[in-house]
Amino acid sequence: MYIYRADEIHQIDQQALEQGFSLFSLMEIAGRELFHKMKPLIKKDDRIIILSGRGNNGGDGIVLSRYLRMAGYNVSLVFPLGRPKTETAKQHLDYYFMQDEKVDEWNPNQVYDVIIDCLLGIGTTLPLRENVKQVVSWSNEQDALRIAVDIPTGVQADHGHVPDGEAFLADYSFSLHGVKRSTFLLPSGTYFGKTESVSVGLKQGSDLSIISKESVRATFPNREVTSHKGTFGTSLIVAGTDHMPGSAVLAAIGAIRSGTGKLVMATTDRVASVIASTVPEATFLLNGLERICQGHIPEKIVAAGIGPGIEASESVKKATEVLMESGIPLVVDAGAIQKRNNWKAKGPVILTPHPGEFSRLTGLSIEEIQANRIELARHYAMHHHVTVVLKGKYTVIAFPDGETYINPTGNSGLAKGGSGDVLTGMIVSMLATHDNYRDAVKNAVYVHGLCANIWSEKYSETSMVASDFHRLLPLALQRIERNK
Ligand SMILES: NC(=O)C1=CN([C@@H]2O[C@H](COP(=O)(O)OP(=O)(O)OC[C@H]3O[C@@H](n4cnc5c(N)ncnc54)[C@H](OP(=O)(O)O)[C@@H]3O)[C@@H](O)[C@H]2O)[C@H](O)CC1
Ligand SMILES: [K+]
Repeated sequence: MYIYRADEIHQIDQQALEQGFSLFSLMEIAGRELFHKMKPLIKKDDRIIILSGRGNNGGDGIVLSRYLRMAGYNVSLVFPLGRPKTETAKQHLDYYFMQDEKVDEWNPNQVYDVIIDCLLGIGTTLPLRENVKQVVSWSNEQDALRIAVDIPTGVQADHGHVPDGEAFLADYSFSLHGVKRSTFLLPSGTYFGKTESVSVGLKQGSDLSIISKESVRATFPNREVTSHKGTFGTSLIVAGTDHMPGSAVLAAIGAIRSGTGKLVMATTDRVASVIASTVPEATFLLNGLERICQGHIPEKIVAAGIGPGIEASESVKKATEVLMESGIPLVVDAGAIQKRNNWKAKGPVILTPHPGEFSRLTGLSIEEIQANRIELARHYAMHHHVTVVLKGKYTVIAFPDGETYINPTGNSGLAKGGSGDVLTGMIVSMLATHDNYRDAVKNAVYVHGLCANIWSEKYSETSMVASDFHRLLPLALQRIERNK
């Protein structure tokens, strides 16, 4: 599924117009499709109000109102900001009247069961003007089902800012042609409710898309009957200090359960004995950090990771450089994510910051990052020729050429110390087993979130801990591989 910017929608509309479509017909299709999408959510005797603005978002509301009224729904179409001012919306209002349909006066004292927001769409500039704010806050105070058309009024298509938190708080949003970036940004994303896209019959395609289960299945490596431990490569993870052994254990769990043939943990003596009791399959490079700084990389390593459970230091920086120089695909996490002018490497480098770490890398505030995380991750990836996995709700994966994905899986069960360590292990392991590093990164992130979704089918998200991945990964991977 593709994700769009406002200018892409305008371009797509423009192309359609050049091919003989009219805006009138696009709005007609939009209104009719919205009607079909909304039918399962509303009942004939619900008191429904459509709040129509003066632009084409309001025009969609006029068409939707016609379809609902023709089908016998109890609908009031109102224009609390004044009558339409775009040509297409005016034409649709004329046609609406020709069908003997009526509009109502805006009366905030009236009570409704369903409020449909067609006030502003992708033509919004923020902040909202006072007259819109009043209607939005009235809507949010009502005990009604709230449905937004295209985007909730008060958010923009491309950015996550919501000045003063004043936006229509939708239970459902139906986005025309495709979902917009702000659905996945913060705080805007919290206003959309359940979001679905509504096709208006135009061609799909964008440089930003959502990872699909089908794509993960299609790119997941087959395990042939003739395969042996060498087939799936040896992974190396530099992790853990005596006072943070747990992170190294969790990275080892993530790696060993995700397919790698062999796993070498570069760590301290003490951490090695802790890992060995939970992941007996692991082998060790003792005094790992120092030995890698000295250029000692064990043989046959096909994928590496550095960072879980270690703090930023000169030797971590040095070890990261040695690994980057080796040409082995490298995941750089936690303590190894340090600000540097270049990430020049001979192989792919994958950075896995959470917003706090990305803030330290870029010097931007966490708020700024959350409101624009897609473009910021993409910009960093392109500028530094690295892959950025910006973690959080809707993890963003940006590749060095600008190709960018949003991960749809996961829930608050992942918002726990240690789940990032597991992810690092998983990415390393999948790098070892996949031919294409991009597929490895996308698949690891998707499966990591899927584990949390599987957990929440039976248990509370509150109770999930990172060590649960030990038993969740087999279930998640079975769902991916089952149809192979
Ligand atoms: N292919 C498609 O997806 C189609 C989508 N359609 C719908 O069209 C809208 C976009 O329509 P547009 O007319 O460009 O814009 P809007 O309806 O969002 O808004 C324009 C009006 O909003 C006023 N405005 C903007 N910002 C503010 C603000 N902060 N406070 C108050 N009012 C604001 C603006 O007024 P100005 O006086 O500032 O110009 C406009 O009146 C899209 O979202 C879809 O719903 C089409 O139906 C067809 C194809
Ligand atoms: K809207």
